[in-house]
Amino acid sequence: MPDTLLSVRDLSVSAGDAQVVREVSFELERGGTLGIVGESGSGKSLTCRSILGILPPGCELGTSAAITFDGVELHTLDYESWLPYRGNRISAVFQDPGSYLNPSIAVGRQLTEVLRVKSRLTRRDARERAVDLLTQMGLRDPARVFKQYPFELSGGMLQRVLIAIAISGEPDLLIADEATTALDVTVQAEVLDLLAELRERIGLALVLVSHDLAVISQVCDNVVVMRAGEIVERGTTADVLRQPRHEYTKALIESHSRYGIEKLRAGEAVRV
Ligand SMILES: Nc1ncnc2c1ncn2[C@@H]1O[C@H](COP(=O)(O)OP(=O)(O)OP(=O)(O)O)[C@@H](O)[C@H]1O
Repeated sequence: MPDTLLSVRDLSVSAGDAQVVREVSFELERGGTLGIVGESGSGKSLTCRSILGILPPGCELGTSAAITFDGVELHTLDYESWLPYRGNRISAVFQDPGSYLNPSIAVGRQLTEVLRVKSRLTRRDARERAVDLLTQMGLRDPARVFKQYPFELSGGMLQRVLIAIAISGEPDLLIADEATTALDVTVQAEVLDLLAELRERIGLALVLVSHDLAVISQVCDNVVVMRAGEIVERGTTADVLRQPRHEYTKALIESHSRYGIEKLRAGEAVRV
């Protein structure tokens, strides 16, 4: 029997009079990978934000929505009760990593502070663990990166620091929402490799959101395709790529043809 970590049932979100997410349902096994793909405005981010309990003001969860994480019905929790989950057992990284870091504090100190709060480590142990985490993120010269300020790091390095912060509390689930979109293609592929490796090594389950099927195909075993707030297609990534049923999915795949569709179907990184 599959060991379900996350179950999303009948998730709807309204923004004023508009239903912007409609009856979205999916499950994710412990250590599994799910891609959410769809064009801009299709409801991917609001789906993720619902799981994290951080819908923007003006947006509301539908009354029949049920989000269950490791047996706990998150949608029934109040703000305080959600805290042990968000940022701890369920963590997230978004686009534009720079905006999530304090520009005037060295990144190592920011990571150390998170570790002290989340893992209750002493300053010295937190520092050691921070350097260790930066090493695990594949950052060369981690001791130097530790002392650097956000403006001194490239986008790819910043995203690695953000991933280090996101996994510092040893979450079961990491949600990466367009986390590699702003990076150039080579760096994007490296960060995706890092996420895939973390999944293998620490058994992290991943929800990876992208408008780009090539990104999803590099990391995710399963995929849901969203359009205008709804899931229009789902399945294993290999099946959906080989035999898309919905016209929209076909069009998405078609748009990749110029980047080498066979590579995409084989689940290889598309590096152009
Ligand atoms: N705070 C908000 N208030 C009102 N409407 C919103 C709000 N946030 C999102 N929406 C609307 O909800 C719909 C889904 O938005 P969402 O951000 O989930 O899409 P997305 O698929 O993640 O797109 P993108 O890839 O551009 O981030 C869009 O039509 C958007 O305009």
